[in-house]
Amino acid sequence: MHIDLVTLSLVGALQALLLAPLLLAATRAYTGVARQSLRIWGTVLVLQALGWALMGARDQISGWLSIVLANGVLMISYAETTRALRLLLGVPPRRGLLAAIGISGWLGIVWFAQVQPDYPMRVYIATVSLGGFLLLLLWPLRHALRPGGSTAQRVMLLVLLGAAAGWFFRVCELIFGDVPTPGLLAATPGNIAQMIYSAMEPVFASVGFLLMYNELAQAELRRLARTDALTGMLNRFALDEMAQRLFQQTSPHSGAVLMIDIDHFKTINDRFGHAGGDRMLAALARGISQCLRADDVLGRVGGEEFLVLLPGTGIDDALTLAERLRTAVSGIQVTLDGEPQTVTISVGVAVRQAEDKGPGALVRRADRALYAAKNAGRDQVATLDATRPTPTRDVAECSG
Ligand SMILES: Nc1nc2c(ncn2[C@@H]2O[C@H](COP(=O)(O)OP(=O)(O)OP(=O)(O)O)[C@@H](O)[C@H]2O)c(=O)[nH]1
Repeated sequence: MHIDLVTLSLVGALQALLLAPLLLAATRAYTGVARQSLRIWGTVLVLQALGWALMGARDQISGWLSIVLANGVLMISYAETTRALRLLLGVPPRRGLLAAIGISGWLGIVWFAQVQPDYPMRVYIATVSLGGFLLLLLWPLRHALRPGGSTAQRVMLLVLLGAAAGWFFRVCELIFGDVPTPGLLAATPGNIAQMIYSAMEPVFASVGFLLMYNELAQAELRRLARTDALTGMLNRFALDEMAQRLFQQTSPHSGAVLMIDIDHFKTINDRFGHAGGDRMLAALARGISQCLRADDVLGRVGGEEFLVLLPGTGIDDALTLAERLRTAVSGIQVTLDGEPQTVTISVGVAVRQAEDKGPGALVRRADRALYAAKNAGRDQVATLDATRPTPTRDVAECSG
């Protein structure tokens, strides 16, 4: 079978050239880092098209164009691919290091093209530079190999390892092959394998990019679906999920919930408008969270009501924490229309009982206790559960 490497390189170049505008148009609506990263990738495709077209025309054009310019363009494209992927992975792009690898590799290639012509040396130098870029990608991508790691990142890892294998094969051929210096366009197995892979790589890598973007977008959507937009805390949906999980995972003999409601919040809204009320709500959420341990869970169940899940906590410690929250909240001042304002809260406390079938029973008792606190005059803590000595948890001090 005769494989024409010039045609192969031109097909690869054409493919990359056509893919670039399609990809950029299809991802126009993307935002943030994903947009920046895909824009760089679009440019990379154009650079690769140019680089491979110049390489493919080696027998028709001067060495300056087909070696010096082509390798310069390809080095920029490899450095930019690394930058785009590192951006998408959320790690620092290391532009200085990328530039150092690219420029030193290119200067080496120019030296062994123009000053002391040596084709194998050029391949070795290009391989070392690519190895540098590859390490900067493989290191952050190593997390994908863990159980449950990102599928999109694994796809990208395969694409990169495929490129590395192509270069490795070519270097081995140069070192151990029969033909002393086969040249770029000689149809040797190493050259053919690498050229076929290079022609297909724009498509594989673009799919990898889009899959990675898709995973990021889905994670962001999941986060938004679980977050209360005003306070940044968990919303009701996420709280229900967490309560269910904690109920199943923790001991049936400990665990408490606090239902917190701001007293007379309507008066804040009436005096300062909804925007003023919103600022107060956000400040209180921050204040409450500063009194909690890392494994306590705070969320807004709606309106001016918050729920706190306290794993591994008994009734006495839950009451102590509730009291601490009540005192902390009454000390939070929010300036509305130039006047410092404070509010108070009522807190209903419930602790897990052996007969509770699910977290709902616990939350309903906390809710009833909250109404008891409201009926008893507000600005207080109440519980319907019998207090009993429990192992003392380390109730966090408020840090704000
Ligand atoms: N600013 C703001 N206000 C909200 C939000 N959700 C609910 N509210 C307001 O919270 C107030 C709740 O009023 P009520 O249920 O009468 O309770 P309250 O005035 O706090 O009185 P008590 O709970 O009985 O002490 C209403 O004015 C709602 O409009 C919100 O997201 N932002």
